[in-house]
Amino acid sequence: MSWFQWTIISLFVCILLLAVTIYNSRKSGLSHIPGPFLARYTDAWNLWLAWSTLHNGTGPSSYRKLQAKYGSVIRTGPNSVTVLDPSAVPTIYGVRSHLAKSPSYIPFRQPNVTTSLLSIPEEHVHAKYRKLVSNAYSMSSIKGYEPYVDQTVARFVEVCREHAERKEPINFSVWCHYYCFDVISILTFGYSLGFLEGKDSLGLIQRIKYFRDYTTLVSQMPWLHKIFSDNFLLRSRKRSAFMDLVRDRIRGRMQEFKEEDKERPDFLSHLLASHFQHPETMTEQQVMIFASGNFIAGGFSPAATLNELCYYLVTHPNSQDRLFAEVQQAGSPTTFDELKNLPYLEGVIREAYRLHSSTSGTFQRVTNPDGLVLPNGCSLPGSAYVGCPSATINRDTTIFGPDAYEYNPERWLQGPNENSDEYSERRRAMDRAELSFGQGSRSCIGKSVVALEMFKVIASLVSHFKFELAGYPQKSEVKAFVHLREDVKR
Ligand code: HEM
Repeated sequence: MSWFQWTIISLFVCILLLAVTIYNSRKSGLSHIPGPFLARYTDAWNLWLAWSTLHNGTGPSSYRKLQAKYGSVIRTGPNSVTVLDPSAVPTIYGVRSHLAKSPSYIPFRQPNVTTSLLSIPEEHVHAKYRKLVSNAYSMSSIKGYEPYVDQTVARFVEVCREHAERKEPINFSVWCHYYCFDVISILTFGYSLGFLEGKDSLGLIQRIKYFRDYTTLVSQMPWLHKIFSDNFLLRSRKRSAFMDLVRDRIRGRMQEFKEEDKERPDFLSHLLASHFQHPETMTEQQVMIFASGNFIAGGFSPAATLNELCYYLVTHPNSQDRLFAEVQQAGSPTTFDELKNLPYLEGVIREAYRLHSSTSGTFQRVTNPDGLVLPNGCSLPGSAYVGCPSATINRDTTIFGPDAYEYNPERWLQGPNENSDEYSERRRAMDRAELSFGQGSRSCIGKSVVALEMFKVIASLVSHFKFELAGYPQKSEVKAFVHLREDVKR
């Protein structure tokens, strides 16, 4: 072909692409929503925002700049709307909204899998699967998990004691990950994978961090998942050592499973009980999806949150002291039921949930065919993608106060000039808006598990030790000297 013919073909392709882009932008019926010019035509704009948030943590500040320019309802993609108004949280995520999840969840799926709890789009299909596993996350099951968590906390305390004796700073960022991954391995499979022995022999933490970065980016353009992961060529790759371990563990436990084991407190025993009751829905493959999903979801987010919580404690010695005093005054309680009632401890943990950055997604949903009217009166057509960026909502000053960007556990307590009605009203507003665990029927099913592991470990660490910052404080690399509390008192 001559260069002239090539030029004509290239021009034709460019015009066609332009026409499709303009058509898609108009078809969505979102022209009345203000937003950046490029975002009207391409999701690449959102991809750029996700990339800069991942690398510089700029999500909330970027959204605030957009809000100042365009208001609280912003068009951030050809078919996407981002809402920065906390009063829209119940409208979008409330149990009565019944909005399906958008394709942005597709990259969270393993190739060929459509039934992982987090990414099932339709509400009714999700409800069916969630019911099958909800027993494993119920409060009575949580009680059964407590001895496993105690055992893991004791080992973490031992690690801190060794550091104190050697006068060597502890790298919390590493050991918090080891603690949380040991908790989730023992809760899921009934045995620890030995993280608190100081190693991650399967390289799981690094792999899961990679997976977090991958999903953060690819969920902005979910069709990329077909190119990078879920395609014929890549599907035939050898299964990972972790998936082999999960499969072997499940097969071994299936063979030895007996009715009387039903009460044995780990996730796998609950999943297997469900498998034997509903073999047609809870297949062996499904058990594997839930067990591995539980490990991935239940390891990384708590670890990142605990890491950040340690950062706040290490950089706020007064907060450490106040926590120590509260635990001491309460007679150094050890059970979860007792610890849950310590208000300052709860405040410290709620601040870490609110400010942590492990899940800073937009939790996108799809509007129903008859559309959606937002609290500010803005009307969205059917099939539009809509969501609230959790990290930005969690720092909203109208809900969380003028210091919403700061660590302040007192915000969760009754203020000195506040009566109990005012306090309840303020707490309710924070609870309704906070998006750390999502909201409504798709909210985090493992929330009570996280509470169990956080309350226990923080109460134990502050009762035994005082932590002093070593070096320059960074959230991703928290290093601290450990002093035994008896030494501190002397
Ligand atoms: C601090 C720790 C954690 C945070 C911040 C967190 C956050 C979240 C969020 C934001 C969602 C999804 C909300 C949405 O898509 O709208 C979610 C879902 C989920 N989380 Fe967590 N999570 C944490 C710990 C855990 C743990 C420990 C487990 C397991 C033991 C777990 C298991 C799950 C599962 C299975 C789902 C999917 C639930 C469903 O769609 O029904 N998470 N989590």
